[in-house]
Amino acid sequence: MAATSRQASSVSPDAPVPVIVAIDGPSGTGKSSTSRAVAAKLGLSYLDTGAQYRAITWWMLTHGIDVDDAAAVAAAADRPEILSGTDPADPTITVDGTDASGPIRTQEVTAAVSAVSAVPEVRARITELQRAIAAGAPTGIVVEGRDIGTTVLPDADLKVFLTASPEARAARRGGELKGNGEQGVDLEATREALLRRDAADSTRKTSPLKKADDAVEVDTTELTLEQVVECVVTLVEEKQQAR
Ligand SMILES: Nc1ncnc2c1ncn2[C@@H]1O[C@H](COP(=O)(O)OP(=O)(O)O)[C@@H](O)[C@H]1O
Ligand SMILES: Nc1ccn([C@H]2C[C@H](O)[C@@H](COP(=O)(O)OP(=O)(O)O)O2)c(=O)n1
Repeated sequence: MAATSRQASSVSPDAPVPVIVAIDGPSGTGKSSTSRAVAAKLGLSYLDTGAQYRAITWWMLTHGIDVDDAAAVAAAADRPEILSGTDPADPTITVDGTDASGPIRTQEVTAAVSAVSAVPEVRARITELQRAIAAGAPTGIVVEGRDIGTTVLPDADLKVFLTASPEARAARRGGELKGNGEQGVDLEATREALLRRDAADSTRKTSPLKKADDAVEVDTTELTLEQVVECVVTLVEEKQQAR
């Protein structure tokens, strides 16, 4: 079965056709919070693809692989078993059976993830997982990341590209780090790290961060999270009504 096929064999003929929503954009634009809330409101599954790239990066780091050695990363890309739970109320991620939700958010992983996710063998492996998860979502799914609308699910029913000013994004990330108990969070350093990662993600050869031509761009700088969620829910409902 094609990975992006809309037909799940166990679905009855009267069941609604699953809806596929792709949400892309740079760091701190609100992809995760928006996608989770939209999925929860509409009864859809939810997939955080950044968590999968973080998970494979964490595995590389804990297995002594030099993340700057693309050949070594490529050779190991098939080894970790990465499982994503897609309930928006409780998204989970395990690596070789171990809960990785905490370790994948460390600064060490954040600093290494762009290098690992630029390796084509890593992207091929993770993209295959993502397509299988999307094809198996019974009512549909909201998938968020960097290349979902362009590469992973080019036939998505709705593509949204979120943006926000670097200042707003740094303030949001800084607030999050403080909320996690980090001491002495420096907003300027947070902003610079975020822009560095955006630049790496946007300029890599394989499947860079990029707005799909048919994506709806939403600038969230001046919007509350609730407003962004409402906007995306309306866009999904419009697509569903038009089918
Ligand atoms: N529109 C918004 N206004 C203010 N804060 C927001 C908004 N959207 C998201 N946030 C907050 O910003 C932080 C980063 O959001 P997140 O969804 O993780 O972004 P991304 O997945 O794009 O990196 C979170 O603390 C979230 O609650
Ligand atoms: N579809 C995706 C999702 C994430 N990535 C890579 C590039 C990103 O810098 C990292 C981490 O993504 P994540 O969404 O967790 O990042 P932030 O929440 O924005 O900090 O993974 C990717 O290459 N492709």
